Amino acid sequence: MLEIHNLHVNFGARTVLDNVHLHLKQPGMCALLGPNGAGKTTLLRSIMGLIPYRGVVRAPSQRAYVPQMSQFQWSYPMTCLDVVKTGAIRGMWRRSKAADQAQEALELVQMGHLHDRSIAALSGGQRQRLLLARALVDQPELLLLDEPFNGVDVPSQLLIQEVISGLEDTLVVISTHDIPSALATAQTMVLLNKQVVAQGSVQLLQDPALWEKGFGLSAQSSMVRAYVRQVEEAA
Ligand SMILES: Nc1ncnc2c1ncn2[C@@H]1O[C@H](COP(=O)(O)OP(=O)(O)OP(=O)(O)O)[C@@H](O)[C@H]1O
Repeated sequence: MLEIHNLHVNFGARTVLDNVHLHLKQPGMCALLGPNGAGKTTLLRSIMGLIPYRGVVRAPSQRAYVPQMSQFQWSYPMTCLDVVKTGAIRGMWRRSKAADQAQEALELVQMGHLHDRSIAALSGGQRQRLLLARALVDQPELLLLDEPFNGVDVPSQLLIQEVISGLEDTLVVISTHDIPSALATAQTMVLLNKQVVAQGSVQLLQDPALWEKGFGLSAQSSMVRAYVRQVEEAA
């Protein structure tokens, strides 16, 4: 479903992604983990074709990207329904169809009653759910989420986890620093630090040496021990 070979991204003289290889063959949840500046957002934006890269990216044409909440322009004078309709590319040829699809997507994230609410008036959790609805309106085969749990309260986090876990035919790639949410949603873990440091099941994260390699954290540190304990409890 998603195949990446020899992917390189440079910003000026700086190499941000260096020979990334990744192959995700079937629908399911994949968590993309890595320290600040590891290139997670850059990888997602490369897959969407939003930035220039060298290498090969094979991804379904029906794909959607949810940017970090802070990257969206919340001061636009738009309603929730307007924003979600902008995701209904396939329904654009019939306006009424786009509106119906958008309303359904809003209901999926429990925001159907807020369809005519100005987006400037939404809370953080509602904003993240709105961006998810906009991405889901066209039923993508590949859904890329950039830090969807950031700045979101626990009920909204759980709702987002529930909605994406219900997408049976979709490959969902979630960039996150939120280890408990990653453990709760994803079956596949990818550790990125300019390159794919490791890829595997949740149990992968039980190896303290990987935290050292992937995050630059000492395997002996209390933080790594706490992470490993969380993974063991979830496994
Ligand atoms: N448009 C750009 N121009 C120049 N440098 C950039 C650009 N976008 C990203 N970078 C740099 O590329 C590196 C990787 O950034 P990226 O946002 O992909 O990392 P990340 O893993 O998503 O980080 P975080 O977890 O902090 O969000 C960073 O050092 C960042 O400063």
